[in-house]
Amino acid sequence: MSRRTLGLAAAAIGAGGLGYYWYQSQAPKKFVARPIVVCGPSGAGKSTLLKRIFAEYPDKFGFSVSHTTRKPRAGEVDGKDYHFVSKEQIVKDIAAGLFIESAQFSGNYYGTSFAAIQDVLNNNKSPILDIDMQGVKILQSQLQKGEAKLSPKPLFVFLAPPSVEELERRLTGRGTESAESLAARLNAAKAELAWGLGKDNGIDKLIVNDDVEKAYTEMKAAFGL
Ligand SMILES: Nc1ncnc2c1ncn2[C@@H]1O[C@H](COP(=O)(O)OP(=O)(O)OP(=O)(O)O)[C@@H](O)[C@H]1O
Repeated sequence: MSRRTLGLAAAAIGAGGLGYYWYQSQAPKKFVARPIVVCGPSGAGKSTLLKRIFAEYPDKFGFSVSHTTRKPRAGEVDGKDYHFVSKEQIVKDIAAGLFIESAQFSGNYYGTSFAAIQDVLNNNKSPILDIDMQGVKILQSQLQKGEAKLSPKPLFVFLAPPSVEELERRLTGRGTESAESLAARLNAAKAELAWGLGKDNGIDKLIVNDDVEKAYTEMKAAFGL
């Protein structure tokens, strides 16, 4: 091979390498379905951002179907709107550790089972879990002890407002809270924020929602989009 041909070959290999590098950096990241926990104080913007995610990527994300002991309302379908179960059944299943979270409201039980989350994963979608700080702590401790029936391991995202003052402005602006509820939410928010912004809380990604577009872009990147 002449020196000129060698030079051309080296240039071609170099260009090929560059091309490969360009392809790698341009190629979309591979989306892998996994549970995603989104937490953060009330008013941080969880619903706002998650609504956008679901609207833009309906085939990649899903909510799990909750269980309830309340009676179905007209038009509600068992297994679609809720898994309608008896009180005896849910109490037994909660005790057996089959639920990631559960709560009682006005005499009825509500909860999210690990199986319901698995159903979403089986459809190759990432289940998104919007749970509070207490729920996150319980889940993390279950995961550590190997008790949580959740695989792959969830991604934990904490959404923070830029400040408590701004959070108060947004909650007031949302117009959904009474003075009492606002005070309770702000009180809880301060504790949640201290935890979310602190160290060793098991949070994989902290997103500060000062600007919706910026926060949305960061959320998409964290979700592998
Ligand atoms: N970056 C932002 N800048 C200004 N306002 C925002 C921003 N993000 C959200 N908001 C507004 O703040 C209010 C609270 O947001 P949102 O309801 O999404 O919070 P949330 O975290 O889902 O609260 P909750 O846990 O109580 O359901 C809404 O009125 C929303 O429009």
